[in-house]
Amino acid sequence: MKKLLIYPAIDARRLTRLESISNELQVVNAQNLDEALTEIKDAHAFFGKITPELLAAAEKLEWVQSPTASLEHYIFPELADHPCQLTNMRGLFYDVIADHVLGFVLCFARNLHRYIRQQSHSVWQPIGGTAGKPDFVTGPGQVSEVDRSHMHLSDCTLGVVGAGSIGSEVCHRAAAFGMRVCAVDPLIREVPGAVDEVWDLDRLKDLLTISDFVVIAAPHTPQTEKLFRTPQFQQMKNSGYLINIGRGAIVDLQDLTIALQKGDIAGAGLDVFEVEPLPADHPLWQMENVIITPHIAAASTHVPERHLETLLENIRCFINGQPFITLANKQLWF
Ligand SMILES: NC(=O)C1=CN([C@@H]2O[C@H](COP(=O)(O)OP(=O)(O)OC[C@H]3O[C@@H](n4cnc5c(N)ncnc54)[C@H](O)[C@@H]3O)[C@@H](O)[C@H]2O)C=CC1
Ligand SMILES: O=C(O)C(=O)CO
Repeated sequence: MKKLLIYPAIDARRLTRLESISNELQVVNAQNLDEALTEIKDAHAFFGKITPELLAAAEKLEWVQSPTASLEHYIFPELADHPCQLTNMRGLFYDVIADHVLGFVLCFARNLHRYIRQQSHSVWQPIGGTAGKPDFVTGPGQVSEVDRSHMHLSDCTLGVVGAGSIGSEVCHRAAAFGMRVCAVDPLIREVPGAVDEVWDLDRLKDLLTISDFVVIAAPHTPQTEKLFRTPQFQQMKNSGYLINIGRGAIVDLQDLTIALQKGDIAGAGLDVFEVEPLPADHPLWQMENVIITPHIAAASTHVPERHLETLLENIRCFINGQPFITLANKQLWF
């Protein structure tokens, strides 16, 4: 018999699903910290928010399940050093966040974000053209400034930093739009059907140099913290766009702001920020070439059920002595 402690407590519907997995599992849904501190003593597994205090009281702990995909706010030195296994909630958001990324890409390519701003003031003005004039009609064989101001996706390259579950789905969607796709990742070597050869991290500069859209889909780890600073923006095309749906800490917010002000890059689509919420007086809010969403790229009616399924599947693996489906590396934080 294995004992799973849950803290903070979950609702009755989810608890029933957990309890029905196996009669080899005793589930304790702790209602308060005192109860959790008592119950963790002989618990074999833990789901929820573990703390140094709870971990110190545990005598039999073999497995901890984090309720989030990212571990930067979850991991602490005693947990990293503890012999228990750690699993996270990665892999639940692949399609919805990839859709969000392609939403940014389409806006930038077709200037939709600018037209939405114009629409709110009833302004008819082709981007690159003159107010009120349909001056993109320049005759056969002639390319106008309006034509040049709207990107043709099949001419573009999209580069993904972190080709995991979200990143690889972004690669597939970009390829389906006819884009050339490249990616860097420390572990993944290919995205079948989209990227034949995923590069190692030492080729980040190559990716930045050739990409029209650079998409960050990596976790916040000691290695990725402030990975994007002024030199990286300067390596990007002046016409290139940065899209960050990974973690805010990967991009130095001040350097990004300066890069946008100086025109080192053309724009940014951002769901995550070094400081959240982004302060109301931050210059990014006023920039026409920046699209801001408030850390909602994962919002979806499907994600809560996938959360529960991942937890249930990892519990089954634990009881049956099989490898977890979302085992994390406690030193690398992902
Ligand atoms: N915007 C949002 O609401 C959400 C953001 N996220 C973020 O997205 C991240 C990725 O999520 P998943 O794709 O599900 O995880 P995943 O674990 O499937 O993929 C992450 C990938 O990043 C790679 N990676 C690790 N270090 C790297 C580095 N230094 N440079 C480049 N790549 C590196 C890993 O090898 C892995 O392939 C999460 O860690 C989380 O921080 C996750 C969910 C929601
Ligand atoms: O699980 C995570 O890391 C998230 O960002 C959820 O939005």
